[in-house]
Amino acid sequence: MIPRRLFSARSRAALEGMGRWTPWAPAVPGPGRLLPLHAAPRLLSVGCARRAKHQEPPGKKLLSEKKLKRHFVDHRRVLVRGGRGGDGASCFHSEPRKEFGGPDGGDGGDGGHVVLKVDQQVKSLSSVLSWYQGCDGEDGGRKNCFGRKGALLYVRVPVGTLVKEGSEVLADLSHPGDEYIAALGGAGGKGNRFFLANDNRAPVTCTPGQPGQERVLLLELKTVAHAGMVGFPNAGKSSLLRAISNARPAVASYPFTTLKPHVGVVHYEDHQQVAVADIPGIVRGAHRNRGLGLAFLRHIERCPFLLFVVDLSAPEPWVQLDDLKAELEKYEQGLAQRPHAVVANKVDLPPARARLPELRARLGQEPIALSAATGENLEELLQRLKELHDHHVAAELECGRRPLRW
Ligand SMILES: Nc1nc2c(ncn2[C@@H]2O[C@H](COP(=O)(O)OP(=O)(O)OP(=O)(O)O)[C@@H](O)[C@H]2O)c(=O)[nH]1
Ligand SMILES: [Mg+2]
Repeated sequence: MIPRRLFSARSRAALEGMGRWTPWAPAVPGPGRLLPLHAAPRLLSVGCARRAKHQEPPGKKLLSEKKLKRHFVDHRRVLVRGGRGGDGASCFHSEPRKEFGGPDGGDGGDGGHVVLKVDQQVKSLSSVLSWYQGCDGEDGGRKNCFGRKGALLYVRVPVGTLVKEGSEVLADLSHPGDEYIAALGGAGGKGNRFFLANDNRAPVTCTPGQPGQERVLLLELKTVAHAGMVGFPNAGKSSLLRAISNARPAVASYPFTTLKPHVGVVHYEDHQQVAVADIPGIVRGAHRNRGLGLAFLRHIERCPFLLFVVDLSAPEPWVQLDDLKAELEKYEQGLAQRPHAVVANKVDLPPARARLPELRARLGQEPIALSAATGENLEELLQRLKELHDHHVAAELECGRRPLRW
């Protein structure tokens, strides 16, 4: 019996009803009776199974691109101040029958440093505050006790953070685990024990702790990936990234859907991983601040190779490519000359395929004609990506540098 006070009348009825529940047993046909095939019990409706297959896994609701942009910060001005050193103590040892035991003031502890540390879980500089104060060291004590040092204060930053002071680049934190001491803690003061000398047996001098270093730093995030995707708005860059990796940038039929860089990782059977960055679209005249300008091109500056994505359903796709290259050159000399592949997207649309021979002739190289929407010919792109990645790794090893690993 269910206690009356705990449940409302309605839920009691439901629970008591549960008491009469009997396990489901399939109807067993009697001897000589066969169940018709179409009457076999169906555990899950086909429609349900089909839907379940295409559903996103349950979890947190994805943020819209606009909201994501709000959380994405790629530069920050930050004031860092190291911890202050503890003061030295001035005191004298004294105990029964040893009245003048000499100076026994200990030194103060050093102030703690402020350290920038790369954390792969951090994706933008939005979590970095505008100022940081390191931990102070403890003052020295009696009986020659030294003060405790201030603890290190770690500031977590994303991979690819550039640390600048004015226009001078101080550090490039491009590998997970990289650290940079942004502000040194001040040295601890000396206690009067330190000043004990043959000609001065009872010094009273002690020094105060030093203030920590203070700096104004500029943090700049340059996304780190192997391949950077560049293309006009609506060329299908985000659709392509969704098709080849598990990144989920927003896709829509209006220009400038993507407002912040997304990085997707392509996994190969031999456990190689190639990171591909999708950035907002570029338009002709972006160097004159048209569209979203060229500022976000900093996110592909670090990419050793590029993917130019053109929309094959547009009237003259080869013009898109020339414009893209011109804009890249205006941003940084030689950027368009990096190893690259040309991807001709939307080959599934009727007029697109007819433009392919002309594009091929004008380019002087074979474009990868594919469709991000239908998945047609994606293997060729994956193959080409792998080739570009292998060349990059070989070149880096030859120069004695560590190739970028994702
Ligand atoms: N038919 C067809 N449509 C495509 C294909 N790839 C992308 N699209 C459509 O093109 C439109 C733009 O796609 P996006 O992936 O958002 O393009 P984008 O280059 O990322 O655009 P921005 O983020 O604005 O720079 C969407 O409506 C897509 O559905 C394709 O291969 N075939
Ligand atoms: Mg996009």
